[in-house]
Amino acid sequence: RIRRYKWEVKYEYKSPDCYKKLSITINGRTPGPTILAQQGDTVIVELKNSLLTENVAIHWHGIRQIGTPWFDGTEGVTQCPILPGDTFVYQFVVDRAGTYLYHAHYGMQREAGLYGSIRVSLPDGESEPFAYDYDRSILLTDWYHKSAYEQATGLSSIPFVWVGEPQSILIQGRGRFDCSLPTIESGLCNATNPECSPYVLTVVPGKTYRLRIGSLTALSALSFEIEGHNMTIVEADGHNVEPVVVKNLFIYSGETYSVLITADQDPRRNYWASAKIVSRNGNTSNGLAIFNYYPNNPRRPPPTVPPTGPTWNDSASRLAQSQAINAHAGYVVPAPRTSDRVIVLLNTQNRINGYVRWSVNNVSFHLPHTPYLIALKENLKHVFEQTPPPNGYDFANYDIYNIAKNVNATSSNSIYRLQFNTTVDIILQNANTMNPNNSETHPWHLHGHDFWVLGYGTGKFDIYNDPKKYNLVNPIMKNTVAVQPYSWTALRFRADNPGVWAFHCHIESHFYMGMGVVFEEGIDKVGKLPTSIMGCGDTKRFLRP
Ligand SMILES: O=C1O[C@H]([C@@H](O)CO)C(O)=C1O
Repeated sequence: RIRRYKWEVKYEYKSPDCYKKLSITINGRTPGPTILAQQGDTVIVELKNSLLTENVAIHWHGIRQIGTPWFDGTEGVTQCPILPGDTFVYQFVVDRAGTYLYHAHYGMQREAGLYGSIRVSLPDGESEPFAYDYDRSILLTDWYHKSAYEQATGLSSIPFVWVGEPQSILIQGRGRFDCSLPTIESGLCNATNPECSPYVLTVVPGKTYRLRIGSLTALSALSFEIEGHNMTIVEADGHNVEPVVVKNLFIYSGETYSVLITADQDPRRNYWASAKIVSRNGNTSNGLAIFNYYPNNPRRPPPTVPPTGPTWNDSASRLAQSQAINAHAGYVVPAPRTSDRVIVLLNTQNRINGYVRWSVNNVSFHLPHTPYLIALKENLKHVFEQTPPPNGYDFANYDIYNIAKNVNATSSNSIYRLQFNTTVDIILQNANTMNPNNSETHPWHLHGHDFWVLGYGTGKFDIYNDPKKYNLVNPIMKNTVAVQPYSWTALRFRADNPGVWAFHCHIESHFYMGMGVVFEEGIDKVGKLPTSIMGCGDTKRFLRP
C-alpha cells in the first residue's frame, strides 16, 4: 500500500513553552504529523519548502532505506539540500514494524522544531509478543529560545559561545517556561497561551497503554516517568525486547522505546508524567504532562508535587538500565560470531585553530559541499579528501581521564570505505573533555543499519579481554546507543546496505562541531541516482542537458 503525505514546511511563531519563538512547522504544527504505516508500505512524502530563504532536508530515522539510499535525507551525505520554493518527493519502504522518527538533517535546523514520529504497524494478522489496549506516541524534545542560527554562530566563533542548557523540556511539543522571570521582554511570554497547556494523556482505568516514546532532544539525556506507575519496556528502536519493568526510563536523543503502562492506580485523580534532564547539571525545569484518568477533568492538576526524578550524575544506574535490556527470546537476530574489521572511535573535545570542536581519533568531521553518495557513484574524487580516517588511536598513551596533553586536532571530510557484506565492530571510547573532571554522554546514531549492542563498560576498553565478555546470546539491535562518561560501548553491524551512511553523535551541536564519521559500502551496487537529489556543488553538471 502507498501512504502519501503532502507537507508544507515553513516558519511560524509558536509558543510551545509559552515563550513566542520562530519555529519550523509542518502543515502548521511542531512536532509534525505522525506518519502511520504498515510494514511493507511505501511512504511518499511530498515536501514543499516554504522557508523562503532557507534550505531543508529530512532524515527518516531508523528506516534503513534498503534500495533507496538517496532518500535517507542527510544533507551533504545522501542529497543536496532542498531549495526554498522547491518540492522534493521522498519515497521509501517501511520494511519493519516499530517506532521510528523523522527530523531535519541540515545544519542545526532540527531544533527549530522540524521533527515528528513514525509508527509502523505489523502486517494484518500478526501480533507483538505483548498485549495492550491502546497505542500512543509521544516525542520528547528540549527547547531553546535562541534561534538555531544564533546557536550555530556561537559554536563556530572565537570566543566560543556555548548554547548552554535548554530553556524547557517539551513533551509532545508542550512545555512551560516561567513567564514571570523579570528578564523576559513584555509580550513574549504568555502563561495562559493554550499552545503551552500541558500535554494530556487520557487513560481509561484498568486499560493497558503502549506508549511509544521517542527522544529528539538537541542536547539533553532524559529520565521519563509517570508518577506512581511502573512501565514495562517492550521495544527499543524497532526491536522487541525481553520485558523490563522500570520506574523511570532513561532515553537519549535518537532513541525510541515502547513501554506498557496499565492504568491501575487510584482513578479518582490525575498523575504527573515528568521528563528530567540527566547527565548534565543544569537548572532546566522538568518537562511535565498530565496522565489523566478518564473521566476526571483533563486540566485538573494532580494533587501531588511532581516526581523529582533520579540524580543527574548517576551514570551507573543509566548504564545498568541499558545493560538490563536484551533481545526478546522469540526475536533474537543472531549476531555474527566474529567481525572482519574493528574500528575504535575515541571521542574527544578539541581545538582547531582556536575553535572548539569534537573529534573521533583526533579528526573532526566536516561535510563536503558535494554529497558523498553522488561523488562516489559518479567518481568525483576531488570533492572530498581521499585518505581514509584513522582506524583507532594510541591506546597505550592516551589518558582518557584527563584533558589531552595536546588538545589540537585536525579537520577532515574523508570517510571509511567498508568492504561490502563484511562484519564491522565499532568501539566507542569516551574520554575527558577540555574541562577538568568532565566527560559527557554521547548518543551515537547509525544511518542505514541496525547494529547489535555487544557490550558496555566503564574505563578504557581492553582490546584483549573485553571482547570475551560480549553478549552474543541475545544482544539487542538498535540504531542509536549511548556511550557514558569515561566509558565504552561496543557494537557490530553488517555492511550490507549499498550506500553512504552517516554515523554520528545525535547531539545537534556536537555533530555540528565535527562529532561524526561516514561509512561507504557497496557503492557499485547502488542503483541509478534520482536527479532530484542533485543541484549543489559539483553535481550541477549532471543536470545539464
Ligand atoms: O560541546 C560542548 O561544549 C560545552 C563545554 O564543554 C564548553 O566548555 C559542553 O558542555 C558541550 O557539550
